[in-house]
Amino acid sequence: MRRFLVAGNWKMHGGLEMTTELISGISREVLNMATISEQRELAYDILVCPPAVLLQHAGALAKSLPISIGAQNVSPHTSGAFTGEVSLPMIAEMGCEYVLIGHSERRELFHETDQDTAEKFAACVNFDKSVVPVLCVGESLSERQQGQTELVVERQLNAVIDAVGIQGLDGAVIAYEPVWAIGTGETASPEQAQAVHAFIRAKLAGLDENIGQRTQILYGGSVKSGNAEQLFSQPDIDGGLIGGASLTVEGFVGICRAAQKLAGHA
Ligand SMILES: O=C(CO)COP(=O)(O)O
Repeated sequence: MRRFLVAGNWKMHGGLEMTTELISGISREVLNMATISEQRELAYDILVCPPAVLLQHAGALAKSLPISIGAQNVSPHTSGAFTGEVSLPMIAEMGCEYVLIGHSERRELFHETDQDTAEKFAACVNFDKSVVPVLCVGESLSERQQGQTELVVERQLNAVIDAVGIQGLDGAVIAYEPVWAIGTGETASPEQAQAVHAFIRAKLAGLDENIGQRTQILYGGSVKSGNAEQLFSQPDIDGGLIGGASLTVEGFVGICRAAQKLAGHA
């Protein structure tokens, strides 16, 4: 059975104080709403992805809490003359267990190609410590309007599968984030999201049934406490990658509440 993963992508927001408040506040609230037995181990997973300079602080805070830390981006190189970049060994040392790969803002604003994304993903697969890649895929509004959603998502997946093989996706997380739903307040309907999630799962399962069935596929794009339960109730939606609503304790915990309620039904 797949567990739900509720993941916050803080993007370029926050500072030391906000990091302390969010991580300690989220932990306190989710433990409050868990049953006594779940307080030892929550029935779902929680991840927050702060900006790189806050990872050390976040990693130290979250060490004894039921929250994993992830980076928002990583270099495909281990070390070297790459000014401004941050490597996998560096983020792992800061306590990161996950890293977002190929977020649409990286693709659009920083011109990361499918090939760049595949190289970063491959670096995670080849890294000897465990940092789980969260591969972000999704179509733009015009691509959806032209009926190219599946084509685009499949192209983005294929770039990674070509680089690491289907076995390389074992244990990875996929996040479907339609670009038109990010930060716009416009969410994909549960049915629209489910259709793409089912497509992604079928694509993976066609290459390896077990990997297809166990891969967590998150939905991202204007998820909030008011729509999380409907989205997470869909059979192939295993949680969310949350931007705006992950920046307040109530916003994020409201989404965790949906995972808590539905856990065990994923
Ligand atoms: O890009 C996102 C998460 O990675 C989604 O952002 P919003 O939840 O603000 O739409």
